[in-house]
This record gives sequence, structure tokens and C-alpha cells, in this order.
Amino acid sequence: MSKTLYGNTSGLKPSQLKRLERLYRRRVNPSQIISHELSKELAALSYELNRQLGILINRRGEIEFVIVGDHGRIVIPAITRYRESTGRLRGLRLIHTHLSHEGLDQDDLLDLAFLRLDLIGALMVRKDGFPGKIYLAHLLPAGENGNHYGYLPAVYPWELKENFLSLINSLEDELEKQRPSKEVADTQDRAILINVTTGSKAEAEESLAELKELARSAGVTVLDTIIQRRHKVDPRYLMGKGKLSELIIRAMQVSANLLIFDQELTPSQIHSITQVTELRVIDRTQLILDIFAQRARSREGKIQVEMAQLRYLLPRLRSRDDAFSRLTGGIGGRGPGETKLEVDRRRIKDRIARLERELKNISSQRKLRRKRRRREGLPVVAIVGYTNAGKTTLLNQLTKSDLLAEDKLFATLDPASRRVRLSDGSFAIFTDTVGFIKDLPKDLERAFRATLEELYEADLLLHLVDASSPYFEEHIQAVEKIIEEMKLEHIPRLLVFNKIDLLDTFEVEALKRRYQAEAISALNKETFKPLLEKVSFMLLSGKKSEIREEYQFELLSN
Ligand SMILES: Nc1nc2c(ncn2[C@@H]2O[C@H](COP(=O)(O)OP(=O)(O)OP(=O)(O)O)[C@@H](O)[C@H]2O)c(=O)[nH]1
Ligand SMILES: [Mg+2]
Repeated sequence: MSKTLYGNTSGLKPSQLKRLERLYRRRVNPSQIISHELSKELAALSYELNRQLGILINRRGEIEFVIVGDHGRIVIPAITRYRESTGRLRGLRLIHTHLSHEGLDQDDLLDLAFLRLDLIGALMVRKDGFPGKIYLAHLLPAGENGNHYGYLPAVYPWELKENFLSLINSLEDELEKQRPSKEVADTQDRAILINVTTGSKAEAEESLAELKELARSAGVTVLDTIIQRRHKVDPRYLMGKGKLSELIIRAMQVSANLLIFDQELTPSQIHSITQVTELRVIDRTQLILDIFAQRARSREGKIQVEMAQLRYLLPRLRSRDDAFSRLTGGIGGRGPGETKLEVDRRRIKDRIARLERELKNISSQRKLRRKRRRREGLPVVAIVGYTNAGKTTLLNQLTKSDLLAEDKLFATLDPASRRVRLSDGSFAIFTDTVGFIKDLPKDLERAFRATLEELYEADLLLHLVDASSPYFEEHIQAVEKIIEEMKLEHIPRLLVFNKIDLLDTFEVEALKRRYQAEAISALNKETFKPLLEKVSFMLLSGKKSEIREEYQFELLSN
């Protein structure tokens, strides 16, 4: 059986090619790393051709690939699809010759990591064509002091005593032990989060902390987080080769199946990173979309999320490849050909248009409802704020209702409205809204505009802030920015700090003074009194005249 030769075979004589092909017939005793015989043959051939030679040996001792390099280096063909073992290592070891330099070099170690080889070995070829020492390294199951590689002592091939099978078994066992100790359901994603930044470390850490919360809210187990600061973000992989190899080793060590990037990735970045890591790759936008999709309950919410997903998908429908079919998931994602791609694209556009119409319908019903409410003459207080601020909890406490409040980001997708009795005995409608977040994906923002339409009708925006968050100032700014972008600045706003049960009294007093704000604990009704007084005061003083005007306007226009 003759197998293909890989690499730089140009200019070789037929007899030389034959000898190279004959290497495929060799076998190594499975317990041996490499036999003396085989290393002699490799060294001799490599010497004669004056090129590096490499062989990839499987765990049965058979030779799977014979690769010819040039004098200084060797390029391994794409073997990412190859997985013989059930373990986490590839089930292949690479033994290759070095003609000029002693020992393993940086490229060798990168190959070891990128391909998750069982072992990598560099066999020296002496000036007389005989084998010199062999240098061997393997990946370390647990990164001890940031060390990822373990080395065997360099010896001559005939001195190799190491039992290969027991070495590899103990490595795989050790890897198995490194699995997260927490019971993680097999269906649950296990992720490493990555932030590549040109900015400060502190910013990256803060952003990653939020990404972690998002991941947790999506039901993903976070195994590790990685920050890489660079002068320039690499256009292809974002991070450099070295960091990428660390990431691959780390993913193998903790048995991750998902990489979540803290920035938006281009379709081709997703593709290249997926290819080298062989892991699923998503970005922050996709993660938020997933959370929204998990949460959407009402017809309206579902439509909005689907629209956002389709809009996210559309520009990413480019080529037919693996990364792509992963991206498309349920939507006609079975590797469409070019023409099918066009059909899909049109179909998606049609679907978006249909959803848009349906949404408009719902939105006009909503308008009717609002109008009716207007007729009742009740002022509207919209509770806005960063996600997880406690908006739903507050509405629940105010109205003794039982809406879902959770320690998760984006617990609420469907806005709810309830009547609340104010301290002066009058009533107001309080509405709960979707939480805000910094850099909300544009597609989602567009989709949720309709839900947030409620806000335009509000007489007062009650801006709730989780005072216990170390990042509450950034949260306030993010919310203010969105309010501005949505052109809602003209509506009176009341800043309210929540979760003060988690703070010291003097901290609370300082916050109130500094921000001219109210402070409550949404869990404790007794803290509501000043807030409700302030609300009725603001509604009375600010809005009375306006409400009357609008009411008259409505009467006139009907
Ligand atoms: N300690 C404390 N926890 C609170 C308080 N208010 C809310 N929480 C908790 O904060 C978490 C988030 O509350 P939610 O009411 O779901 O927050 P939300 O603003 O509606 O969040 P989204 O709907 O996700 O935007 C829940 O676990 C609440 O129990 C409070 O005053 N003190
Ligand atoms: Mg909520």
C-alpha cells in the first residue's frame, strides 16, 4: 500500500521518492517512541536529501504521514480532522529530523500545541549521516507555573527507555483529572473567555467581568479568562501565535468546548480561529443574542429576537464552510451551495420583512392600549436601568406581583406595566423594561426599539442603579448614553440607588448627596417612602400641564 508523501518533494529522484514511500511500511513497537532502525533510516535519508524529514506515528505504531521539509524547516499538512484516540491528545506523534540546529525550537513547540500532538521529537542528524540525540517534549496536563511543556532527557535513539504507552496513558489520565471539579452537565457549554485589547488592563478586566456574567446568564460554565494586550489587534486571529498556542493548550487542559470573545468578530476571524482551535467560537453579540433567544416569552419578544438574529446572520452568509454552518445553526444551515446561498439570503430578507410587519401590528395594538391608558389620565413612570439593577424586583414589591426577577442578566425581555398607588393617594402606571447594557449590539437595539417605545410615553424615567456593583458609575453612564441616543433626554429623570442593604449607611448618604438621588432596597418596602413621595412630587410639578395639553390634543385630533 503506497501512501502520499507530503511537503516539499520537488526535485527528488524516483529512487528517493520510492525510499520515502517505503517508510509507510515501517512499524514501531507500540510501546516504543521510535525504533533505532527507523531513526537510522530517517537520519540517512534526511542527510542524503539535505532536507528535514518528519513522520507522524499513531498509537498502534503505524506511520500515518511522511513529510518532506527543506533544510531548515518542515510544514505539517492539515491534520486537524485526524483524531484517532478518544483522549484529548491527537493520537499522533511527530518525529522529525534537524540538520543544523540542536534541540527543539519555537516552531516545534507551536506545532506541538496547535496540533495537540502526543509528543514532538527532533532527531539530530550528524555530519556523517548517522542519528545524533533525540529531543522530545509533550504538553503538560496542568500548567505548572505557566509552564506548558514537559521535556524528556535528550538521548541517542538506542538509549530510549521510555515506555511510550504508559507515558501517554499517564498524560491522558492526568488531563482527565484536570476536568473542572464541579459537576458540569455534558450538555452545558464549557467556555474560555478572551479579551484582546489595545487599551488598559483595568478596562479589559471590567469588560470581562461583565462577559462572565453574560456567560453565566446564558448557562455557560466559565473555566478561565484570558486577557491579551497588544499594540495592534491581529487581523486574523486577534492574538499572536504564542498566545494562541497557550489558549489551545489551556482549552485542552480544562476541556473547554467553546471560546467566547469579548469583542465583535468578523466572519473570517470566526472561521480562522475555529479552524486552528477546533473549538466553537462566538463573540459577545452572539452571546447576548443567545440569552435573548433563551428568554423571549411573548410573541413580540420572540419576533424581536429572531429579527436581530437574522440581521446578525445576513452579512455573515458568505461562504460554505464549517464555521459557517455552525453559525447558521437552525436556519437552513446544512452547508448551502452558492446558489442556495442566494436563495437563503432572499428567504431571510423576506422573513425579516414579514416579521417587521407583524411587529408593526403588535406595536399598533400596544399603542391603542397606551392610548386607553392615557384616557384614564394616569401618569406613566418607566423604570429603566442597567441589566440586573433590580427593576423587576422593585415593580414586584410595589405591586405585589410576581414577575420573574433573577440574578441573571436580561431576566426581563417583556415589559410589564402595573398600577401603583402613590403616597398622595393618586395612581401611576409603572412599567418595567428590558435592561440596558453597554455596547448593546446594534441589531438588538433596533429590534427592541419597539419595546422601548413605551419610554417615549413616560412622564418620568426612574433610573435604577445597582449601588453594590463596583462598576455602577460606568453603568450610569451607559444608561445615560442610551437615553440620549434614544432622544429621551427631555423626559424628567430620577436617579435611584438600589440594593442599599448591601452598603454602609454613610456610603448611602454620600451617594445620595453626590448624585442628588434617592436610595432604596427593592427587597424592603419600608425604604420606599421617600422615593414614592419624590415620584408624586415630580409627576405633579412637571407633568400636570403637559398631560392636560396632550389630552386636549388627542380630543381635538379624534
Ligand atoms: N441584596 C439585594 N438584592 C437585590 C435588590 N433588588 C434586587 N436584588 C436582586 O438583584 C437581582 C436582579 O434583580 P432583577 O429585579 O431581576 O433585576 P432587573 O433590573 O429586572 O434585571 P434584568 O431584567 O435582567 O434587566 C435579583 O437576584 C434580585 O433578587 C436589593 O435591594 N438588595
Ligand atoms: Mg427584570
